[in-house]
Amino acid sequence: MSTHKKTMFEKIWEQHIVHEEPGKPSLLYIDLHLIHEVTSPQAFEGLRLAGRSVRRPDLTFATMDHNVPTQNLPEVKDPISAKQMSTLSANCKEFKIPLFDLNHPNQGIVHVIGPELGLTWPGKTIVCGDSHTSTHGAFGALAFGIGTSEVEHVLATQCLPQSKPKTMEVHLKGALPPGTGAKDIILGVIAKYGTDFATGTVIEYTGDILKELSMEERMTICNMSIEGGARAGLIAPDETTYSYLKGRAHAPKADEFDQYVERWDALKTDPGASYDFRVELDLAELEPQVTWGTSPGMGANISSNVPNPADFETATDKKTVQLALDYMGLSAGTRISDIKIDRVFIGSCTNGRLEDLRAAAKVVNGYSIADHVHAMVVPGSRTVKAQAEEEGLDKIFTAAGFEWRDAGCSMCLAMNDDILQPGERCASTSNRNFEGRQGKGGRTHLVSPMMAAAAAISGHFVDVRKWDFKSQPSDQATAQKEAL
Ligand SMILES: CC(C)[C@H](C(=O)O)[C@@H](O)C(=O)O
Ligand code: SF4
Repeated sequence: MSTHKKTMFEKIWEQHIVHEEPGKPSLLYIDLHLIHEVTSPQAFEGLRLAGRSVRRPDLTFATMDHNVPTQNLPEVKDPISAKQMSTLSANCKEFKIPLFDLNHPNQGIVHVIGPELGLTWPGKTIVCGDSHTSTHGAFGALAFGIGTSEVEHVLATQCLPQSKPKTMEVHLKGALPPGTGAKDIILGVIAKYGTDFATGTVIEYTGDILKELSMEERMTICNMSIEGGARAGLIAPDETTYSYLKGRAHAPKADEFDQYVERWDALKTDPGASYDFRVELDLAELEPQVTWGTSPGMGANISSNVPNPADFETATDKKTVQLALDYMGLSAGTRISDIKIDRVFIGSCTNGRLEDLRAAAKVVNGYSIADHVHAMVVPGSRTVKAQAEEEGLDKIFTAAGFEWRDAGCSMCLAMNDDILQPGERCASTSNRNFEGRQGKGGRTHLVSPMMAAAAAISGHFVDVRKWDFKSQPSDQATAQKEAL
């Protein structure tokens, strides 16, 4: 018997090898293929030209997200957006693929609805023509983004040739300080190690803190693995994973669930198994994070200042930082908490889930947004929207002056009507702050939902560790109960 100790990644990888030849990529079986309107049209066109069908339409699910207008539905003014969505509809109809379109109650961002519908399981291989497919790794699934030609390959064969990536352990040491959360963890990791520290690897996050994190928080972390260069991010499944999944529409049925749990438990990395690389973040030092530059790695603590290019070592770094500050309209030495913002975007596949909206609403409750700020909340899916409305979160946001929108990628990227104007500065819960990402000339600061909410109210970034929370409706109910 082999004594080789295996990581979770190796186990999932081995279970999915369909064919292997020395010196060649392995052919992997794909358990779940998610598609959206942006990266699928050419893939379907390729299938048609080759006269092929979709091998497993039952393992393929489509949604509309990137181009979706988030208000005044069902009207789609932009002709390119309308075309992409009608093309997806026609393709799904022709190839018999289930589609969550603008009329469907389950429509939403692809990485929000997969888990929500119970399609994302531990141990699955999951692909999508979208880099943030890494989100699904929060369940212990090997999930990665693929290109359009690969989308075509998976549609046609349900398999994908892949070279075996190396593994990286990202160890999260200690406990989360008050006022910090999952978004600060991943922004903190990338600020510390850069946007290429994990290039081409599959990350596994480890550390006791993970047990305490909800699935939503785990998804936020895995989502941004790609911003550190990784192909995928993994978190070992546990009771939190299983209870999230149980009972969802596409989860294993109740009578089979325990058998699956046994299999999923066995996927965990063997004690003593080794990774190719390892980095560590000491959470004791973690503060609420705000990015100041034009890459997710240009991040800083809320208590710090905008860096000075002169303090960087190499000429290249000095230049890169100066260019970023020029684009961002920031001067070295400015306190991060003095940076004034014009816009706030709460949403995206990083932070557009119910728990994110709850965290933001808790900050917002009882306040109004600053006069000069234009703020919006865009739920990641229609389900999230409906649940949030059931809890009255929409009322908290609208009473404070936020716009309450329909589900989609929205201002995460400038592919729909929600865009920044040149020079506008935005506190955004999304995952990318590249030049022009939210609109030409727009300036993006990546932050947590709490920070975005607090910035909307204050008009600038603030130390959310000191936020004065007004009492919550639920707190009041508890206080009344306790008084009786
Ligand atoms: C449009 C799509 C291909 C893209 C991605 O792959 O990530 C988008 O979702 C993004 O976040 O930039
Ligand atoms: S929300 Fe943003 S990051 Fe996520 S899939 Fe949409 S565009 Fe990409």
